[in-house]
Amino acid sequence: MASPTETLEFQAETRQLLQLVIHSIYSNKDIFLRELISNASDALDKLRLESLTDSDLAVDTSDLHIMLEVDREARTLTVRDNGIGMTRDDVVDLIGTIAKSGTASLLAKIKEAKDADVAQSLIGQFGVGFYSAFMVADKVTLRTRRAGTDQGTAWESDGEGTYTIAQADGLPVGTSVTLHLKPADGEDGLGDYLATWKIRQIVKQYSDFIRWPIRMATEPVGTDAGSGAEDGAEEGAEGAAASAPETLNSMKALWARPRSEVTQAEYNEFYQQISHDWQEPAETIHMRAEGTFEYEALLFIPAHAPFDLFSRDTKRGVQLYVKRVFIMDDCDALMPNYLRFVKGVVDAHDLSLNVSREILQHDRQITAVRRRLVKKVLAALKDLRTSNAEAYAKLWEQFGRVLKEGLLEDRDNADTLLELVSAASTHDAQAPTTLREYVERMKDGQDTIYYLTGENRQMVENSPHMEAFTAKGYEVLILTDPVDEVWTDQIPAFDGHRFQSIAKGQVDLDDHADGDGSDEAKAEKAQREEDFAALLGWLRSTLAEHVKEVRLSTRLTTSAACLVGDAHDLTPTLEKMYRAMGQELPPVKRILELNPTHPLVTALHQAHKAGPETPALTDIAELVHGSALLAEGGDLPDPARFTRLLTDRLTHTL
Ligand SMILES: Nc1ncnc2c1ncn2[C@@H]1O[C@H](COP(=O)(O)OP(=O)(O)OP(=O)(O)O)[C@@H](O)[C@H]1O
Repeated sequence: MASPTETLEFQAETRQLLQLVIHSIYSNKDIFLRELISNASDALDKLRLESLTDSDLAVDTSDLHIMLEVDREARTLTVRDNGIGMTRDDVVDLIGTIAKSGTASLLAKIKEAKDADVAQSLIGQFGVGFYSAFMVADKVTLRTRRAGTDQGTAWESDGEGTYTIAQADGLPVGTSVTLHLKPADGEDGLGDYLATWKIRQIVKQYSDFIRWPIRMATEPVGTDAGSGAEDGAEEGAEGAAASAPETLNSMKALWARPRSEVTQAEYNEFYQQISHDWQEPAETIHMRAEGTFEYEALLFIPAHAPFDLFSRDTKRGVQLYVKRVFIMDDCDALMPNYLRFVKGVVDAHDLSLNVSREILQHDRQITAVRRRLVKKVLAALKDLRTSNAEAYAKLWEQFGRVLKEGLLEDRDNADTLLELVSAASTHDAQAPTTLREYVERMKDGQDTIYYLTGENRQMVENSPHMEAFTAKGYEVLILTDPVDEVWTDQIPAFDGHRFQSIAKGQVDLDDHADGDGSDEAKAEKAQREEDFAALLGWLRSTLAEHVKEVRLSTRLTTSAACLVGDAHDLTPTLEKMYRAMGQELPPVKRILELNPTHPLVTALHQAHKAGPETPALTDIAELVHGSALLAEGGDLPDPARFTRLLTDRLTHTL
């Protein structure tokens, strides 16, 4: 005989939580279905486990599944599972109370939080689970029977202060949760949860990888007019004959399967589904971590960069799941910005379903996961470089620029990233080099890695700074990505070898063992300095507006002059970049270096000796400076003036 219906009060904290839920902490109400499906999935897991461990439990586990049922007339949506179920006491304990410690103080904090985002992230710390049903329903009925018992229980509440509980006969093992839906209200984020397309969409988005089938009796093909449509046109004709239930989720939690059981074709298909890429990934990384914080990760390195890789709001490609339940896209806590092109899934086992981005950012375990994932991705890239140089070169072409951002962002992995760097070099016009290869080719006595930055290869190769290096056979890296300007400025060395821009500081190739570093050469040099002292002094004052120093050069063989910076000066490109970003900078003056053996310089030297006051000399000084600027691809401060001076000079020579 059925016992009478009892009306019980919710525990005080539960009541408060329900109020918060009903008065909407979540702007996204769709997640209620995710929560209920997740509970159902847990219940199926539990039943299967129990049937395996308890041979006395007489239940049929041959068709464990979740069923979604819609009754349009009654405006109800039911989530039914044939899982473990609950006893009456379970229902009172689990549904009527919140057993989690610290609930009261957390609730107080949530109420104090003025900001909805803060409230949402706080509540994410324990999750609303079942109660989220009250976001979309004004009444919820739960019917359940625990496996191994005969007695069913019916529970019902409108989410206010009380609930009713009664014995219910004839229930199957498992649980059904029936939501008496509030009217759809787009403004309040309430979707039409009676519409097949809407349910299908939510399941696809949040629960596709639940490993139990999620079924729904959908209309026969052709009558589901609203299928997939955002505007949610109502489904087919009233009373259309229901077809066999359709399984809405793909159930392919590939990441949860052992690597040995998954084919590359399956990985590729999965990659394409999550990335919307039509090509195959370049690399697949599948890992599982056991121990205190368990998770599975399935990551992919795409073969091609997305078009928006450098746009300001490119999203990161890693999704977070908690026990097969989709939690969020673009999980920035799991992947650093410079690996934003990596796609995939991380399924963590011990997180709340309502974990927020904020919480993830500060979670020590998540930080540890991220560190490990980064190491895995970098290791995969390194392996590829050793195993397939050609494929690696292609990948570097796509993602090299972004990976180099890592040199600035992720100092912990700077050494590994430097190992990955691939750069054009004067050694081979066709093939890029690694830093390791560069170092192996260094001349005896050379301890620095020479490089030159610039806008493009041709400009860098033809720059006057290259002359002595080319003449003396020193290899120079040709760095033409904007980010190169920055990282070379901040990363001091690779494997103990300093990076040295050949456009900066004093370059004294003669000091190297194979150079001409004899005493004789030194004496000759000192003599030359003395000879030119007067000219250099005069040029310093004449060009004071443009340069901070004028000196003799050891880097030039064919050009008359070039401009260089001090070791810590900004390069002209970097200066331009900072200005473009709106930064105010004092003008960066550079150093003019003259080639003492060039006929123009020797002639100027003679002319200055003969008549230091000759007015034409000033024009020539300006032209020498302007030509040096042009030769490195720089911008003349006053092109019209330069052209006029040049035209005058040319006229005089004819
Ligand atoms: N469909 C169900 N079948 C069996 N037990 C259920 C079902 N739904 C809920 N329960 C029980 O009720 C408990 C409370 O559910 P609720 O969704 O509020 O929180 P949770 O699932 O434990 O936590 P969270 O949702 O944050 O992961 C569950 O732990 C489970 O024991």
